[in-house]
Amino acid sequence: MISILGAGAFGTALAVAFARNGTPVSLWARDAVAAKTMQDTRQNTRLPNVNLPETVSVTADFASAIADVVLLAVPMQKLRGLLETHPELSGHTLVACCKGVELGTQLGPVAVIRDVLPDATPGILTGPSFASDIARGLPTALTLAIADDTAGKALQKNLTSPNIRIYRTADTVGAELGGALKNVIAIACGIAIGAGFGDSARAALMTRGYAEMQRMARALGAQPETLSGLSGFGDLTLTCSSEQSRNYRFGLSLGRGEDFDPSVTVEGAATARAADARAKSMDIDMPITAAVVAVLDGGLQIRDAMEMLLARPPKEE
Ligand SMILES: NC(=O)C1=CN([C@@H]2O[C@H](COP(=O)(O)OP(=O)(O)OC[C@H]3O[C@@H](n4cnc5c(N)ncnc54)[C@H](O)[C@@H]3O)[C@@H](O)[C@H]2O)C=CC1
Ligand SMILES: O=C(CO)COP(=O)(O)O
Repeated sequence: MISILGAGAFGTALAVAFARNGTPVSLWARDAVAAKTMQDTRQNTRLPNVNLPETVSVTADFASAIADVVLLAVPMQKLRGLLETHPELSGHTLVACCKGVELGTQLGPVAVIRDVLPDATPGILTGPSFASDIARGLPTALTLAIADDTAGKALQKNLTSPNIRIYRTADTVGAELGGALKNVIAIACGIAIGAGFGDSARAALMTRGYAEMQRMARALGAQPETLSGLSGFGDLTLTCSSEQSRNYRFGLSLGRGEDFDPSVTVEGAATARAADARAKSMDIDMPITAAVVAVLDGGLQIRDAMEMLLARPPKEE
């Protein structure tokens, strides 16, 4: 059995995919009413038009939901709280499925797991994949990053299904950074398109955003090839170019001067602030991330942000 903690769009999509593969899945929702509704209706409003296979059991009873392998599908800023509330997760293989950098500590999900539960075996499942694509059984390739080789190989086999191909790496730092930082660049790209700057501007932001991601990854000891893989370049490409992405759509709304539903999970907003603070403390040049933070905090108009990026001193590429 696989347990998935967090019954949002992504946790539910993964549950559907693994159950289809023949693996029984226990999907834990913190809210008992929501869990019962999902269990009865076999649907989740966060993932419309998808039916839960019978082998997915939805529960709010934490103890009964826990298996040896636990996937953590809660938003990044909620991860520490979840782990601290459940020290019984210590000793398990804990695979983060969230993308982001924690405010305050500036740690990624694997580092947060290590920090709170040092006796767990931590990993991260990341890469280009929209929940609805996974749930519909469309072809997807993901990165599983886990330092423990034996656990990694077993898990890679366990989680692979006919439509989900999983690549493995031991570079957890690179994998968690790629997945986190691409959301910040996706917000920047959404802003650019929403403000009418055009596709060429978006391509420039994606490329120079990727350069920022690589700079931070290098400074934190990640392997460059991880950033050029699915968890970095792959997810950057997807998220910056599809309106299925909530981060990109949030940016679009900002660029158009429209409101955005605050209940929608937009990981890149908090991550931009955390990454910007880390970059400044380590003297890493990340001008697009800094511009996103300045726009989010209202200190910089979008047009001024673009002018500022264009007016930076000339450089070699
Ligand atoms: N939706 C997608 O296409 C993908 C999402 N992800 C990542 O998955 C993570 C979760 O995103 P989604 O499921 O899409 O968001 P969502 O907004 O659909 O669901 C989040 C779920 O987490 C639950 N939750 C919040 N705080 C909690 C807590 N303290 N304890 C237990 N449950 C809690 C909420 O009740 C909600 O069900 C994010 O980090 C996101 O970047 C990754 C790949 C694809
Ligand atoms: O991470 C994702 C795709 O890989 C989902 O992106 P959003 O959180 O922006 O919707």
